[in-house]
Amino acid sequence: MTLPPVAHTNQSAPGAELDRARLLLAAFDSAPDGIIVLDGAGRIVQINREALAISGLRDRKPLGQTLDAVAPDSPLNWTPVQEMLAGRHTGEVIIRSENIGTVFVTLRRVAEMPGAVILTLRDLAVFDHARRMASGQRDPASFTSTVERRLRPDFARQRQLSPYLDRIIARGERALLQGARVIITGESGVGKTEIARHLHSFVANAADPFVAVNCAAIPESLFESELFGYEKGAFTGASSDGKKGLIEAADGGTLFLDEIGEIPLTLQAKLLSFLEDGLFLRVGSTRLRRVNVRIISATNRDLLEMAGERKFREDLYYRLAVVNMPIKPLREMPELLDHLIERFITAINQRRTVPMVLSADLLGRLKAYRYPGNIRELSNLLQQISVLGDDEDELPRRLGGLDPARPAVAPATLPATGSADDGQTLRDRVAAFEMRAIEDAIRLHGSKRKAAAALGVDIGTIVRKTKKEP
Ligand SMILES: Nc1ncnc2c1ncn2[C@@H]1O[C@H](COP(=O)(O)OP(=O)(O)OP(=O)(O)O)[C@@H](O)[C@H]1O
Repeated sequence: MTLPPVAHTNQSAPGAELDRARLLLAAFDSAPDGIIVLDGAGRIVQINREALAISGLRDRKPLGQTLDAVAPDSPLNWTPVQEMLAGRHTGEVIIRSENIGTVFVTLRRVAEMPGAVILTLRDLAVFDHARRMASGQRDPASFTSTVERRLRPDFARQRQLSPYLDRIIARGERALLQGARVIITGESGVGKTEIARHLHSFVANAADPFVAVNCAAIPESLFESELFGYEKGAFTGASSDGKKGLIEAADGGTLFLDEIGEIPLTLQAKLLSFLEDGLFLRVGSTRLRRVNVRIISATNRDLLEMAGERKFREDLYYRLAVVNMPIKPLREMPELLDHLIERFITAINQRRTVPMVLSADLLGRLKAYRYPGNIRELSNLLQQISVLGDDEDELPRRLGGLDPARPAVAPATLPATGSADDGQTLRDRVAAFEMRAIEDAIRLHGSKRKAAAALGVDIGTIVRKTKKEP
């Protein structure tokens, strides 16, 4: 079947041909691989959505430019591909970048068009995820989209910018290499979960599981069976096949126990016993099982103080906290602000039709703000700005909290509408409003649990929503 030549253009064509061309373009854009077409002069004549995302070149508007011209603006290292192009070779090559990961590139020539080249880009992390799903493997890292994957923090850059962060992360890496357990401490939203993921990928193989457990989100009555699993018929309502717990799901990899301070006292003794010898019992079973799991934990509470109040076992604390990684609040690492703002805006612009550009004034206010909700608050604030539009007079008032002297609780009357051309859906706008209300409640009441009670929702809802990626 021959299809009409396709170009990104609005030129009119007789109905059926145009529909067909549009369909082809839609197919091109929805391909799970990135595709870049170069003409005989080496210029980019087509690039699909996935290739724009993988190459990070969306803002650079690469159409009509050569790969050599745009490569320096891309986070990927294009040198091996440029060398293949220069040598007129075809074949495959792997290229990498710290924050995008590993990309498998194929380079093919088009026989009928001398000099024309088709490059395909495959993000191997995405395919690894698909492979796991296909094999029925649980992938609790809950990686939901390629975009989300690419928004993982650029710790290499952040470590260059902040010697403190560099020192603390290096400490955690050394500890895990030596088999010591680490505990990551710091206020909510400083990035403890992201750091745990980074440590996991530093010491583990790509296929090893990373299981994140939010101890605050599991109801006390279910804690033991969730963590250790259960045998068939162990209790009313239990699945007749029994079930593996999160500890078993993490076998061979990392179990990340987030908000460890929230673990019920009754369970602390069982966890302690597991930490001592790696042995545990499923609920309703008498057969001891063993797993090989690396444990990283995190908290925003002072566990030793809790131990003094008999709310946390001191012996458990010392089992978990062989090495401590205290993460400073964002207001004490202002050197990261420019980088984070730029990165979040790039991420937001990947989803917008009209790119968001901040005025110097608003940027100044964002840099002066103290971020009681840390990196999470910065990310959410930028999304709110994206949703609310670029109304310079309205924004600071609407957002209420940009005055550093007044880390205010914003009014519960955020307007639900933004500018009509900001590319945001109703869902985005409602989500931004909701996130603001939750953050304000956490700030006002001092903990997620109290915020949940004040907002009339269960703690699981608050935990899930504050965990949601941008
Ligand atoms: N270093 C970072 N660079 C970029 N984004 C980050 C960084 N750290 C955290 N984030 C983003 O900020 C948000 C909060 O991060 P994270 O969940 O890791 O914080 P946390 O300290 O574990 O919070 P909590 O104590 O509430 O569990 C997430 O959206 C995350 O992707």
